[in-house]
Amino acid sequence: MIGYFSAEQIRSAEEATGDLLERGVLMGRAAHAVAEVVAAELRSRSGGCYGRSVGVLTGAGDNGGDALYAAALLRRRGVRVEAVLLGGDRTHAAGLESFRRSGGRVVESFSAGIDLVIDGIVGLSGKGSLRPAVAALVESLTAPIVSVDLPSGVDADTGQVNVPAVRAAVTVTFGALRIAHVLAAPQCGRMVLADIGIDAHEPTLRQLTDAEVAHLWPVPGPSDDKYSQGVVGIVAGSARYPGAGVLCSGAAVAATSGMVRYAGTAGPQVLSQYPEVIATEEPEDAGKVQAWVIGPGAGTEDTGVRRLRYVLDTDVPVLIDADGLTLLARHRELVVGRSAPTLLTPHAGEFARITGTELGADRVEAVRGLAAELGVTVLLKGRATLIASPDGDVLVNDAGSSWAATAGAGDVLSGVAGSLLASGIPAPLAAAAAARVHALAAIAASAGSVSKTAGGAPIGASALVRAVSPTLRVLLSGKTRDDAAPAGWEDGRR
Ligand SMILES: NC(=O)C1=CN([C@@H]2O[C@H](COP(=O)(O)OP(=O)(O)OC[C@H]3O[C@@H](n4cnc5c(N)ncnc54)[C@H](O)[C@@H]3O)[C@@H](O)[C@H]2O)[C@@H](O)CC1
Ligand SMILES: Nc1ncnc2c1ncn2[C@@H]1O[C@H](COP(=O)(O)OP(=O)(O)O)[C@@H](O)[C@H]1O
Ligand SMILES: [K+]
Repeated sequence: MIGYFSAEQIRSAEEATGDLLERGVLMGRAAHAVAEVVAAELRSRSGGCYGRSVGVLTGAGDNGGDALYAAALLRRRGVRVEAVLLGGDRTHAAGLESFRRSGGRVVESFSAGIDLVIDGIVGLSGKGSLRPAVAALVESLTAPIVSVDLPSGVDADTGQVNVPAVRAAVTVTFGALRIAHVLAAPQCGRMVLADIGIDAHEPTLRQLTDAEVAHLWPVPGPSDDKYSQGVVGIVAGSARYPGAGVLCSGAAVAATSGMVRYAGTAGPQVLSQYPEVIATEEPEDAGKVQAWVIGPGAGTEDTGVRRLRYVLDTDVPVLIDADGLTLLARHRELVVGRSAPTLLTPHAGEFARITGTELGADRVEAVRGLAAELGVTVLLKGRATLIASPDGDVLVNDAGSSWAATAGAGDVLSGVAGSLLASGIPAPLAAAAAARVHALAAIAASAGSVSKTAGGAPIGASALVRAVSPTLRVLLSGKTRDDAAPAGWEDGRR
């Protein structure tokens, strides 16, 4: 698991070191880490440190202190350093003294030809938009930026990116990752986590590693057959939107072995692409399943409500997406009190439809609130997907690219997650593992190869379905018996 912590949790962990915090030892370690990263960036971008010039932006707090001490260390390596003190007289006094003693210059604005900028404007205590004068300066920067702790202008706890905010090439943080590092990952650039000797426990958000996803992904054993691995039923697609049924069923076929049943009016289209699917028109006639997916392109008329009521009356896990969520917004009572797991997979618009209010800046609190209120697992889609359990636990996945922002990609996610639910994986883990594989498949489909991690071209959702199997082949090739299972998963399996 990768953990992400709130500002308060980080501050408590720093305070727990007592003496180290008070004596400035932590700040010294932080500054050292920043200097190392900046030196490495200078070497890789311009071939060395001597004679290169670095500009430092400091605010009124310790974030600026880190930056000034780091600049003093760089000065000793022959780097020319100059600082713009945006915090005025509230600039970190000891950091400034060290900077001046090393030969650093305080300036009104940076000289031309700066090689790199260190952003020490605000860190953990940054609130709201950057002050106008600071904002104008940030907007004018053209050199690559190394942010100290967080890109200034990004909220540590919600990941909200105030405009303008610093867009860092690299962010160096200390001791443990902050929530913003995953929720605003594109703003942070490459992340460096430096050890400064603090310990944070019980993260607010957790992300599964690829090894953990591989470990929990179901693969058939010697005594398995098509039924024993779980059969997923898909209620998706309609005469108007047959494609949603095709994409969702195709993703379910690719994600696990076993069997996929389809119920709806797009049966012929589904079968023409996936003859292994067993199709009927009504879920009542589909036969036994171990989980249902209902909603993608399924329509919002009365038959839809009847079908939703039918699947929610069963005692198997149910994933509700798209049109199913629109219906649920009118009939919230349908999910309350279910004993089997229910997983909702809204995008921001569907989320607002269910809750009756627009999603605000704090997506974590919002998703946690809805999960607790309805007693269900909620997966909120986006570049960073959040998954909240009714007990308040929240998992996250940063997609690592935005290639999945394409029509029909959500239908693919539902199919993958539904097949994992059918195999008996608890809803939060099924959702998180599906989100991870969906994101990796989008990168692979866009790059045209699972072995490439950069570059790429736009994709459609069909390409995403085709990439599921090659992505799993690579992911599962690293699967070993020794991979650590995510906490609670072994016990949670039905
Ligand atoms: N406490 C510790 O032990 C350590 C703290 N460290 C550094 O200390 C930082 C936190 O320092 P502080 O708590 O002093 O706070 P910051 O340096 O994050 O912010 C300081 C001040 O910036 C101003 N500010 C807030 N929002 C602003 C905005 N939108 N525009 C302009 N100015 C704004 C406020 O006056 C605020 O008090 C961390 O991010 C990290 O870089 C590191 O030195 C590691 C050790
Ligand atoms: N900017 C983004 N970056 C990465 N993934 C994204 C982004 N926007 C959306 N996605 C993902 O793409 C999928 C889109 O789903 P959805 O909005 O339901 O689309 P549709 O209804 O067309 O299938 C989700 O899995 C979501 O997490
Ligand atoms: K910063």
